[in-house]
Amino acid sequence: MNNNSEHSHSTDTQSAQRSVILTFSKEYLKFSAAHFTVFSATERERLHGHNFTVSAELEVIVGDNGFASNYRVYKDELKRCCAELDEYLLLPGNSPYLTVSDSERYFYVTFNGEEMQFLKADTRVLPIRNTTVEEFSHYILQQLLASDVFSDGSITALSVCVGSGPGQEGKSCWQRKH
Ligand SMILES: Nc1nc2c(c(=O)[nH]1)N=C([C@H](O)[C@H](O)COP(=O)(O)OP(=O)(O)OP(=O)(O)O)CN2
Repeated sequence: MNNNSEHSHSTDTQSAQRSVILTFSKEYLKFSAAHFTVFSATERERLHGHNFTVSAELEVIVGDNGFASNYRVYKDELKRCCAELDEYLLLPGNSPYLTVSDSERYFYVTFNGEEMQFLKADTRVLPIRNTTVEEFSHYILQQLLASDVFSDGSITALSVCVGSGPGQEGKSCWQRKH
């Protein structure tokens, strides 16, 4: 191999931006929550709970030293998102079929002519349309994208999966626009 090709080869290796997909599916990335899925204007599930699992994939550009960022910062942000949802009753604030009002101590939920009352101390109303894996995964994705940690320009794609039980999850994805 002549010097030029070696040089061009090494230059190509050094200058070509390489991306890697980092995945996080740690046992501690979960939140235990009560919820009920609203299926239509008149049908819903009974109130119940799950240990929802959270996992994430992010595509990052690898720096010249073969390193993106210390992925501890990504995991810490994911853990923070889980902790904010952990051990609450979660309600959808943007449901087309369910309304939420409140007093000093309670949330009042109206659905299909019935009213439920929940202590505010036990409850979080999220800006989502339903308490489904679809909406939870999108909500956490938006939380991550709004955080300083994930505003790093080296991240070119991000996806978040939320599972409500073994073998079933919803995945929301984001891709940086070129
Ligand atoms: N599209 C969606 N459909 C349903 C969701 C959801 O998040 N998105 N969620 C539910 C339930 O709230 C629950 O999370 C899962 O219900 P179920 O199907 O009963 O699942 P199990 O965990 O009991 O699993 P099995 O298959 O029954 O073992 C319903 N629908």
